Amino acid sequence: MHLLSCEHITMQYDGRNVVNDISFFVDPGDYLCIVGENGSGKSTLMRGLLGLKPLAGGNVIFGDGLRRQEIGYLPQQTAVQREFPTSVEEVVRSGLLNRCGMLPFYNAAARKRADGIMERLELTELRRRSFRALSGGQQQRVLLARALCATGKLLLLDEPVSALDPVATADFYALIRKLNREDHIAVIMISHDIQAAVKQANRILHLDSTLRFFGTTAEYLQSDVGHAFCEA
Ligand SMILES: Nc1ncnc2c1ncn2[C@@H]1O[C@H](COP(=O)(O)OP(=O)(O)OP(=O)(O)O)[C@@H](O)[C@H]1O
Repeated sequence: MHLLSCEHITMQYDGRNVVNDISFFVDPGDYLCIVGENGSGKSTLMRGLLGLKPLAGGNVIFGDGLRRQEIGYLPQQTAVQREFPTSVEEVVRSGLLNRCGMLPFYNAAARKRADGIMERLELTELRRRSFRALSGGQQQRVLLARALCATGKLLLLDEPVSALDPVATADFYALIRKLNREDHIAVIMISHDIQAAVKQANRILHLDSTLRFFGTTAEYLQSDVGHAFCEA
């Protein structure tokens, strides 16, 4: 069974279809990049998968024991988020909230989980530092740790490297690949960097409000749409 299947998803703003009849799936261990021009519906589709925006049609089906609240999500960063006046540790632990329900504190097991994730992402030494004093690359690593608190199965990343310099970008991609290959966490990443997408991902979804392509990266590189987009 697929980890996630989307069947004929349609989504609208003001009665206008901005995501139109999209079907695809993600298997355990997959690394799927969603590509397409500006305004092609990538972020809207991701919000639909997360249940943050209702679907106008179609279904999202979870398999392999995955529940929607166990998806780790790293949204596009905003200037306001970069100014969080709190410690690294608190930002990471805030990712535990879905697991702890409405409890106003984190239990010992949850705190241990967050500590393990900070260690894995080499954030332990930074844990008492102020989030807003970190570099852009460090901040993204903290927000990734926060997203990982929710999941051991599926990460959704919306343009995670858009504000990073080339070195921080390469480090971030290496970290995602490690989590995907070593920890077997499936990844869905929206990317504007098509060259990186075809290097990192094993599947590609190309949107233009409708589905232009869904398949393996090798098939995409052989396809007309893949050829045209990679050479543009
Ligand atoms: N809150 C909103 N209200 C109305 N229209 C919206 C809203 N958000 C997005 N749209 C429209 O929906 C369409 C898809 O937008 P979306 O942000 O999903 O595209 P995208 O592929 O993620 O774009 P980008 O690559 O620029 O981030 C666009 O035409 C956009 O203008």
